[in-house]
Amino acid sequence: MEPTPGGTALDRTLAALRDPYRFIGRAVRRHGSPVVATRLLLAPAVCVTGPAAAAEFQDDTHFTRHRAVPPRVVRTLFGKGGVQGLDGAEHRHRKALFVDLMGADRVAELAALVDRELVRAARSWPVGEPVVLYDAFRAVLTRAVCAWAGVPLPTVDAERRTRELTALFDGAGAVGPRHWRARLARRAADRWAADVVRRVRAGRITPPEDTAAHAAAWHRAPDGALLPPHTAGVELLNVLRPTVAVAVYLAFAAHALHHHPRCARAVGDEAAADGGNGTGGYTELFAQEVRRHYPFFPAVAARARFDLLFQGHPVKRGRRVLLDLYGINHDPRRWGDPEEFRPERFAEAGWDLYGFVPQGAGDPSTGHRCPGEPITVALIAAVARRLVRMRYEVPEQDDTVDMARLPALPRSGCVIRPLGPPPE
Ligand code: HEM
Repeated sequence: MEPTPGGTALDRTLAALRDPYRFIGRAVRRHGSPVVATRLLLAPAVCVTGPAAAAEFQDDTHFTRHRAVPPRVVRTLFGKGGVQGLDGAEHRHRKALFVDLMGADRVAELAALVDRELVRAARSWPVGEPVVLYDAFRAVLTRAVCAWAGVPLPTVDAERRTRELTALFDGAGAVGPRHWRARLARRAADRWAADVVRRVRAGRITPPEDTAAHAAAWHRAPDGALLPPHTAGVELLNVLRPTVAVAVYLAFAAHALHHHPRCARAVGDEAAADGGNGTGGYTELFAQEVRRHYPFFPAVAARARFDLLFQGHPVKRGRRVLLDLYGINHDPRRWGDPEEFRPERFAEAGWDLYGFVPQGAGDPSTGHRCPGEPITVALIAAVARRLVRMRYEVPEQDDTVDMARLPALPRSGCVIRPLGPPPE
């Protein structure tokens, strides 16, 4: 047994807040070990990186998700009682609710809805006036995902719901007013979603069977009982919120198309060849590279169930362990020239469940990996195909990526100036 390198005397929370995406990578390099002890939020923690660590981290006989993330994340991003905090058989049973929503036809329907909403929004943009794409994408995604999920969204409520769903992911990792807005948004969103669940159960709204509103409202726990309305609402929000969060990747996709004209030409050639409606091909490689290259979630957390050895290093019972998602996607041993944006790398090497982890590691149907990857890839690809067919110019702006922000974003939000209406 090797002692775990690192130290637990000094709290490193400020260093982690200053550089949340590279904090673990730095610690690991400093100590020359993929497992490093540290201290965060005044408590000892262990940071781990690499595909082997990702595989070990998924073992739910060794690690629990119960109380794994700080309460401030539960009170904003996750909500109380959701799938993220469950373990074992109970987790797999609840997880099926999400995995069952991701059929290829349904994912394609959502991508088509997003494309339609984007075209509709773009028709209202005055020619020559600046448009912040990140803001436009959030509104488009809110309208599209509510329609897709069977959640009524009266036009008068669209702006408020966009703001609330955004605040849940945008303010979870923030400090100060942005975080407090997220807490208020969680309360409002929980009330809204629980009300949708009650209305579905009372027959006042009748979403089709293959929608998230139907699935959440009628999901039964292993004992056969319906979920309490609040919990079912949290799970409904577990579909709405992260779909709106795809706006972050869409802003990064616009950023990549602007900074890599070669990629924009390849996406454009493919869209011209198939009328913009195809799937797979180069644009999908582009979407995967957006998810690998750009930051979103720095890490995921679990707690050790008992005193154990992790990669040969001792980890105490109850200790919080953080798996370095960003670092694994940028590991030079796995990804040559990791800082280069190069979609072709996915055609050369493919990807695996533990070496490519933008949305968690492992198998999504048995572990905690995100069930929404098919949606995320499809939406990035659909919007990239639409953007390359739109006529706009990109004005002077600071679109450098703010790596101290959670989630990271281009500082300008990606501003364009439309030069004419979008093509059909
Ligand atoms: C912006 C794109 C997205 C990112 C970056 C993202 C990232 C993540 C990450 C890092 C996790 C945690 C994995 C873990 O704990 O090991 C996760 C879990 C989850 N995601 Fe996503 N996600 C995205 C989109 C989506 C979408 C579109 C949906 C659904 C429509 C979704 C639904 C969920 C759910 C329900 C979980 C909890 C899974 C569980 O605990 O078993 N996500 N996501």
